[in-house]
Amino acid sequence: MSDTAPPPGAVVLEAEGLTKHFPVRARGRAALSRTPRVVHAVDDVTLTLRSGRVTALVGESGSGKSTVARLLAQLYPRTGGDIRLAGSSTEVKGGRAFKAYAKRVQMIFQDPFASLNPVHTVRHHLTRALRIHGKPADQQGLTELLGRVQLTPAELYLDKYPHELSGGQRQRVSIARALAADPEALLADEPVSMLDVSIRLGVLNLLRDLKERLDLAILYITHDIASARYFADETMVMYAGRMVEGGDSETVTQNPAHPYTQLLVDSAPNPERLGAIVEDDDEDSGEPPSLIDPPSGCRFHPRCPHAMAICKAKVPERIELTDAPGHWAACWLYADKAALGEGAVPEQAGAGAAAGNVFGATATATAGTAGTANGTVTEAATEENQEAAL
Ligand SMILES: Nc1ncnc2c1ncn2[C@@H]1O[C@H](COP(=O)(O)OP(=O)(O)OP(=O)(O)O)[C@@H](O)[C@H]1O
Repeated sequence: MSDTAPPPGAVVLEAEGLTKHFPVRARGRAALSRTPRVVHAVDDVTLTLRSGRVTALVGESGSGKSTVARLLAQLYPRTGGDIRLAGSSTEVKGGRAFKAYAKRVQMIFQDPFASLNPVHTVRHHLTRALRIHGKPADQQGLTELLGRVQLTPAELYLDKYPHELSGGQRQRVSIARALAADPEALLADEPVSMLDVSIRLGVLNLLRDLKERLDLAILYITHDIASARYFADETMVMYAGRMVEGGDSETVTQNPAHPYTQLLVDSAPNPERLGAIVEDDDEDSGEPPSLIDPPSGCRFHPRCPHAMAICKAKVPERIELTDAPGHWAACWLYADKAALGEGAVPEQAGAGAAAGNVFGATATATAGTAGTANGTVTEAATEENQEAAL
């Protein structure tokens, strides 16, 4: 742990109102339109990463999870909102400022094979990372780094090339390289989804151990809500670029409030089968919406069995639920029904209409794979930017 590491539970990294719209280069008829089209990849996302805690960001493919991680890593410029590192607003665009930021906020990618250079040994990768971050890159430093990710004895691994390692060992080397910076936050974008089912648990356990020993703040991005229950202290759920629910992992996974979270939980594997991560939740018939022209109001309303008139008309605010401290849902079902008036009329049969709010739950209002049809993405993914700082 670095000398300046924040105490356990301290806020390390915060996003407020984080928004990212990717421009779309129009083709055909769409090119004649004067209104520039954008992919609404992330809209009004607020989240907090704390020292010594894992926060899971869960959602199906295309919901914006990776974009959130890349924004937090400052690999993309943001369209709006704020990112605060230890309380200070930060916006870095490369160079020294990016290096200084990357030292404190490191990212681990899904595919360890792609993120390690095949022509270099483990020794080369780790030596370079230690040097960049001003650490002694001697045998002791290398041995200690590999020890942190349980690759021992170090001599067995140091002179190996990535292709000579198993997927799990490669991901451990990527984690070791990230740790060379002594970061305060680790952004792990689906760190186990490309690994063999049998070794996923080992890598998650390693990350949990690191969180505890090094007081790291970890963002854990996953499709698999069952693994979030097992591994994360807090779970946030994203749908079509917006956060829809958050709270402690046990509550969100065992007592999901938002109809989308309920759908995810219903289609998740049995926790006993942890590791068999759901790559696709295609059991429900609905499709995620286009993020070029997302649905009005609540983006989930076209798939929601409880949709009411207001759901189409107005973006739901975060509503604090009283079943557990910190549990909230952005869903009109939990708003005070009297305040909603006509808007609280269910659009489809099956919506509960209990007194109080539609679910009859006690809540207090407080206080936000896209189609790229007709368009081409114009902003390239920049894993290499982070690589450059390693
Ligand atoms: N560089 C880019 N340019 C344009 N659109 C992009 C870009 N990167 C992502 N998108 C779009 O933004 C939306 C969110 O993508 P993102 O990769 O963040 O989702 P995700 O939840 O991480 O999905 P997955 O789990 O498949 O990685 C998608 O519609 C995607 O097509």
